[in-house]
Amino acid sequence: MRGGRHVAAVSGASFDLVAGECLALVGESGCGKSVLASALLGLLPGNAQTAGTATIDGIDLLTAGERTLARTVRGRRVGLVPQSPAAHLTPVRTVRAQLEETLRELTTTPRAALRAAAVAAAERAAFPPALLDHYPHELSGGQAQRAATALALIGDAPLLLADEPTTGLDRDLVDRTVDELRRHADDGRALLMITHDLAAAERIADRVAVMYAGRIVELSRADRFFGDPGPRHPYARGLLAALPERDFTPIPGMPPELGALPDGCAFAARCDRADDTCGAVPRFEDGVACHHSEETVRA
Ligand SMILES: Nc1ncnc2c1ncn2[C@@H]1O[C@H](COP(=O)(O)OP(=O)(O)OP(=O)(O)O)[C@@H](O)[C@H]1O
Ligand code: NI
Repeated sequence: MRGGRHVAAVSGASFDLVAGECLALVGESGCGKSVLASALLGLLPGNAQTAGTATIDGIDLLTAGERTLARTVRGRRVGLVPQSPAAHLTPVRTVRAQLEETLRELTTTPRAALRAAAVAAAERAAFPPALLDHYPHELSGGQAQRAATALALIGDAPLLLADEPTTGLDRDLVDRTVDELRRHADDGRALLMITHDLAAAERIADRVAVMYAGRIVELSRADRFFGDPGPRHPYARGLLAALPERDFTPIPGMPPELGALPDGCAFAARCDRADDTCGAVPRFEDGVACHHSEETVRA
């Protein structure tokens, strides 16, 4: 940033994803979810610095050159449902033109079959066929979202990053979209789904990663996270307790500025379990980064 300032947008994220699996990445606005997704696609701003590794098919996504990323990664190995479809769709071309172009680039669909394939691709994401000849600015937010999802599904990439793919959709459309994304995983591909919608996460995910202030602080099996014994990190417990259908009790306070993270545990200031030990950053161990996490239930 200007003045030599740094923002630690993502400072600790370690996870794997296997074919056929869906990992839901959740956490408060601004915690670093989209930056993580952008890093995996080589789409960070030019002044961003990365460290570590992120491997798919032997390619390190964090160090791969632009040519490799453009020719073999984006759309082909790693698909993206962008968080802001309005900013990603080409404004001067209709949805149909963009679907057909993507089909031409990423599939072997014969020319004569492109039109029908574009309609089928739209239907897969519940995009209304009647709107295919609309330009992006002629779509509602939820319609643009579905157009972006349709485009992202075309390449059948082994890893799909879906960044808030259900924003602006009504519940039945949320469920349809989530089920379509789940099918993508069930076909033997991996899905990283970023979402604020914990109900959608519960519906789709095999595992849940919880991010707070740029770090993954918990990584759990979804059935244990949403069911018994529940989350283990106090922040994750707070996220669930905030749901209207649970306690409807928000977590007090606000997340810290990522440009000025406190020493020690970033959640301590909001945590009712915090004590002196929280002055040291908790290591991520056994699926959780907390000095006072809930015990794992032993078999
Ligand atoms: N280009 C940028 N320059 C500087 N800081 C940035 C930039 N992009 C993102 N950030 C900062 O990085 C942090 C993480 O942003 P990110 O978009 O990943 O959040 P998010 O978890 O996806 O939030 P949301 O749920 O609102 O989409 C934010 O604090 C943001 O201010
Ligand atoms: Ni985001």
